[in-house]
Amino acid sequence: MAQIEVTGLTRSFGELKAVDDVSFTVPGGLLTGFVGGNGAGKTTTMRMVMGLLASHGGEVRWDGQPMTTAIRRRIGYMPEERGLYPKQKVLDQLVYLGELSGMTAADARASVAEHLERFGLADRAGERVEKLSLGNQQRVQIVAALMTTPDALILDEPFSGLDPSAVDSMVDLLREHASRGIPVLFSSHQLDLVERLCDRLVVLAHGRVVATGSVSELRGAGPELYRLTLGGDAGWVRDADGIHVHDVDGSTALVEPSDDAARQALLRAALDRGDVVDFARQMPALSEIYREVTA
Ligand SMILES: Nc1ncnc2c1ncn2[C@@H]1O[C@H](COP(=O)(O)OP(=O)(O)OP(=O)(O)O)[C@@H](O)[C@H]1O
Repeated sequence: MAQIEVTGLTRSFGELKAVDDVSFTVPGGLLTGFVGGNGAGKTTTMRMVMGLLASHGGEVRWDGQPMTTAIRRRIGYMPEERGLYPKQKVLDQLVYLGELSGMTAADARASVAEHLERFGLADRAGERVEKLSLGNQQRVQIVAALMTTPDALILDEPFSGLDPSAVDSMVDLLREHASRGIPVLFSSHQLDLVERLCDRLVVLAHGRVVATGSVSELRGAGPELYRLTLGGDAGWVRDADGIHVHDVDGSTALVEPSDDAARQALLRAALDRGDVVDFARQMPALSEIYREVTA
């Protein structure tokens, strides 16, 4: 399966290093989420991957070979600045964009019709783009990126401005494309969506990659925390051997055992004392990890 490899990509604007030695891979067949706060460098990185902005260092490779214009033409790209012609009709515009990407008019029409249907826009095909709501214009832009059955997808904030049902259609579409084996990279601020949707994450902060991995890898990378809930007061756990206590609140304690033996001993001690309501591994939410790595 083809993949996109970004190695040491760097770009400055004056004194500002907007993208600083950024390396990551977008493997085929998986959805890779590109996450980071405002100004982290996501758009700048995506623009360099697409060859729309010159880099000041590093390289972009496709399947081990330097990325070429011909390959880039086969990538479905959705820019942050939405580039539709407001006066043109939705169908005409999409067919035109499809033809620009090398589709025949007939293929473009068929693909556009199918995609508009899926986004619930079939009845708007004859309207001028400017007459559509911003969310619907966004959907049209997404169709433009997807309609050519691209070899890869690079989407800058594809979910922004979409209502929940459009988000679901979009998620299904992205999954379908990834299951064809193509690399899919999308940026998003919406961590709940990213957590639900992506197979892999690349987290950017201040122009640098601060974390990469699957959601479960990232969630499991921190200390092993357990939540112990008892029938009575949990204050005694503070004196347990090999247990670092993060928090005690009435009958509940959040603890970090030093090893398996300490964890087992804690549970035995709790059972000896009486009622154990619950004892379970506590995984941090993606939002907590995100706050930590981007702080
Ligand atoms: N053409 C430019 N000229 C000067 N500075 C720029 C330019 N493009 C981006 N920057 C700066 O580079 C930094 C990274 O911007 P970029 O748009 O890549 O971030 P982002 O992660 O996409 O942010 P957002 O989520 O807000 O879109 C920001 O500080 C931005 O102001």
